[in-house]
This record gives sequence, structure tokens and C-alpha cells, in this order.
Amino acid sequence: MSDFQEVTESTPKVQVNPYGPNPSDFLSNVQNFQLIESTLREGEQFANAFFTTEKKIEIAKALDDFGVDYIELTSPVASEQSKKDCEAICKLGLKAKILTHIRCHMDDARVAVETGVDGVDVVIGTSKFLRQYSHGKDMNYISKAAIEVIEFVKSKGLEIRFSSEDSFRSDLVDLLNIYKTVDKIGVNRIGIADTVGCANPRQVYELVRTLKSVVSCDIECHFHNDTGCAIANAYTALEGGARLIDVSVLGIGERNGITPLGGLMARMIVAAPDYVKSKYKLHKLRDLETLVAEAVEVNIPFNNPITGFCAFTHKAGIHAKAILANPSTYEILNPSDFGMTRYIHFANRLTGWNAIKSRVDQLNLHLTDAQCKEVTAKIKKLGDIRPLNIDDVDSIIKDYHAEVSTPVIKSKKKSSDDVDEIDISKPAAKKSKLSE
Ligand SMILES: CC(=O)SCCNC(=O)CCNC(=O)[C@H](O)C(C)(C)COP(=O)(O)OP(=O)(O)OC[C@H]1O[C@@H](n2cnc3c(N)ncnc32)[C@H](O)[C@@H]1OP(=O)(O)O
Ligand SMILES: O=C(O)CCC(=O)C(=O)O
Ligand SMILES: [Zn+2]
Repeated sequence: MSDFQEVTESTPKVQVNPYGPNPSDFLSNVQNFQLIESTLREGEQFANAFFTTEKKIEIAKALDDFGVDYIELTSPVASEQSKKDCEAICKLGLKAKILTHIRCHMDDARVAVETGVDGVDVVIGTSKFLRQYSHGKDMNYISKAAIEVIEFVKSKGLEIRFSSEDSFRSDLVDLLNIYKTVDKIGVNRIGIADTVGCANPRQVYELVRTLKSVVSCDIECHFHNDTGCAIANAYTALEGGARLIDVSVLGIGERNGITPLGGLMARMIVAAPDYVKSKYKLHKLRDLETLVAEAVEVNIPFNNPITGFCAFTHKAGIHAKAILANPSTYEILNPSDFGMTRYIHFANRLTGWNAIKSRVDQLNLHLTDAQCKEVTAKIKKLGDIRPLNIDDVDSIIKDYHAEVSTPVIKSKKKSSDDVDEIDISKPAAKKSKLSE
């Protein structure tokens, strides 16, 4: 069932997605974006990351299977093993194109083109901070070095992308000049990098729009998440006409990382459902995240989009009632699109009689609505005293059911109000599957 409004009446049938891009926005690539997956480059810069060759290969295969367009690998000049790993991944024959990421220097470029990659991502800082304190080169030098490296990589028949590091703290005139130069000599893509995570969505949109009017090649964007804007920035970049977004699994990267693959999928499936569902194996996301989380020894955050343990768990009674009637009331994402399950957490004092009635039905018991309301009141009373688990609720329901359906034994049975007699010896379940 589509959640999107179908326009009928006198107009031709058109599917309207109210969460998608503005149809009048011709530059938008929201319905036509590509992913540069950088878990094995930016992700390796995450403080906890150490990938063995075997783990890199396993991750590369999983990313390929998920359907990413490009896999970006650590520079082969980083270490001997980095170079060997790059060569090994190039030999896997994956569908995704393999890139490596180098400084804007011929020494790096010469090594990169021999690894077997499909393309090379070149980067050099253009902000005054990086020009002064990182590489110490002026824009004139950068321009000359860029031309030399780009022409060399192109001469080897490989894809080439030129990126300005720290783009959002760079002078706009400098950016326009360097991007125009590299576009003219035929780069496949230019890259914009929010290296310190300072950009906001409006700035991103404006910069991408401006660049769109001066270059003819594709635009790739890379967003760090220091100020929490990495997903929003990626989305507005696509709206502004960028074509490619750098992501990593769980967003791992330098400091607190970059746009996460899963979070971006959540954003994009809302805007471009058909495109996203047809292109990416979304049900593999959880395994992919688990693979990387284990490799870098972190947990998947509880509030992670899509795969966080409570991402599809509804609790408050008002929500539960509506969700049971129609999940779209309180869900913009459908868990089944990701092979995930919807839960209703009814064992708490915020529950309502509709959720409890649903539990009664699941237990194959019969209570009238009035009885469901009465038993709900008992559950809430206990929920005021302490956290509940499913067994608590089931005991209350079953006791109450026995009480109302066999009045003769009623006086002999323990009261369901008698909280001390409820078996709470089992560990509390975090969640209970109530409906899908
Ligand atoms: C924002 C980003 O994430 S960019 C990607 C970051 N990736 C990496 O750094 C990959 C891993 N890095 C490494 O293994 C090492 O830093 C290497 C092999 C690249 C270089 O190591 P070293 O030669 O020991 O230099 P070191 O790391 O101390 O300093 C970086 C050097 O690169 C130069 N440099 C920095 N950025 C660039 C650039 N984009 N283009 C050209 N040169 C650059 C610096 O000037 C410095 O050169 P120096 O030797 O004259 O001081
Ligand atoms: O190459 C790029 O575009 C981005 C490099 C990078 O990781 C960054 O600037 O944060
Ligand atoms: Zn980065």
C-alpha cells in the first residue's frame, strides 16, 4: 500500500510524494544520487578502527552487495599493507567501482594508479587554516599541482575527482577558480568537503547551487558531523544538484565521523522511495552495521535511524492505539522495508486500553472493552510503582481474566492488585512484538 497521495479527479494520475523534492526543482538529484562509501577510507580514520585485510575484504564485499556505487579506500601511500589491501580489493571483481584517496601530489598519484583502482580521489586543503598550517601552499601552487595530478591520472584511463578540503572555510573566489580550472581539464567530479563539520544546510545548498552554475561535471559532497548536520547537509546538497554523497557505515570517521549510510538511507527513502528501494538492498543494512560495529568495537546507538533497538518501538497509549489502526500515523519509515519489526511497548504506565486489548487478543483471551479498561487501570497502578515487564502485564491480564470469567474461584485466587505476588523473577524484556 502506498502512503503517498494519488492525485485523481480531472488531472492525469500522478503519484505525488509530499516528502520528495520540489517537482519544479530541475537541478535536484534527490531521485538520482550515488553513494561513495568510505568506511574503508574515512572510516579507517575513526579512532577505534583497525581493519585486517580479511575484514576489509569482508566489508568491501558487504558494501558491494548492499549496492553502493563506489568504495573508497585508504591511500596506498599510508603504509605498505594499505597498498597491498587496496590491490587485493581491486582484484575482487566487485560491481562497485573502487577508488583510492590521495593528496594532491605526484608521488601519491604515481602509486595510486598502479594499484588497479577504477578511480582516484584527490584532495587538497584550500582554506586559509590548511594553506597556512597543513601543507603551506598557495592557490597558485594548488592549481598547478592539481592540473599535473589530474592529467596524469586521466592519462592512465582512470576516473579522477578533485576536492577542496575545508571548502566551507575557503574563499569563494578561490573555490570557483580552482573548480573551473579542474572542470575545464576534464575531471569526472569535483568534491566539496565540510572537513570540520561547520556547514549548515542553507550554506550547503547555496554553495552547491553556485558551483552548479560554473562547472559541468558532477559534484560530490563530504560532510562531517561535528555539529549534527551531516545527514541534513547531504540531503540539501542533493537538492542543490550534487550527485554523489560520501558516507560510511554508522558514520565512522575522523572525530565523530561523517554522514552515516543508514541515516542517509532513512532520509532518502522518504524522499525517493522507488529509487532507493530498487537500488539498495536495505534489508542488509543491519548486518552491514553489525559487521562494522563489531570490527571497530562499538555498539549500534540506541537511537540509530532504522537499526537502533527502539527505532520502531511505540510506547505511549495514544501512539499505540493509532499505530494499531494504521502504522503511518506515527511512522514515516516502514520497518519491513529494512527487514525490521515494529513493536509496541505496552508494559508501562503510559499504556492505554487499546494496546492492552491487543495484548489480550494475542494471549487468546476474551475481555470486553470495559474489562480491558479495568485491567489497564491495574497495569497502570503497578506501573506507577516500578518498571514493568511483559510477564508482569501478562500475569495481571491472566489473573484478571480468571477472576472475571470464573467468579466462583475468585475469592480463593490471589488478587491481581496484590503486587507482591506477581512473578517478576524473569529479566525484563526490552520490547515485545505486538504487531507488524
Ligand atoms: C581531511 C582528510 O581526511 S584528508 C585524508 C587524510 N588521510 C590520511 O592522512 C591518510 C593517512 N596518512 C598517512 O599515512 C600519512 O599522513 C602520509 C603517508 C599521507 C604522509 O605522512 P608523512 O609524510 O609522514 O607526513 P605527515 O603525515 O606528518 O604530514 C602530512 C604531509 O602531507 C602534506 N599534505 C597534507 N595535505 C596535503 C595535500 N592535500 N596535498 C599534498 N600534500 C599534503 C603536508 O604538508 C605534510 O607534508 P610535510 O612532509 O612537508 O610536512
Ligand atoms: O576528499 C574529500 O573530499 C574529503 C576529505 C576528507 O575526509 C575531509 O575533508 O574531511
Ligand atoms: Zn572527512
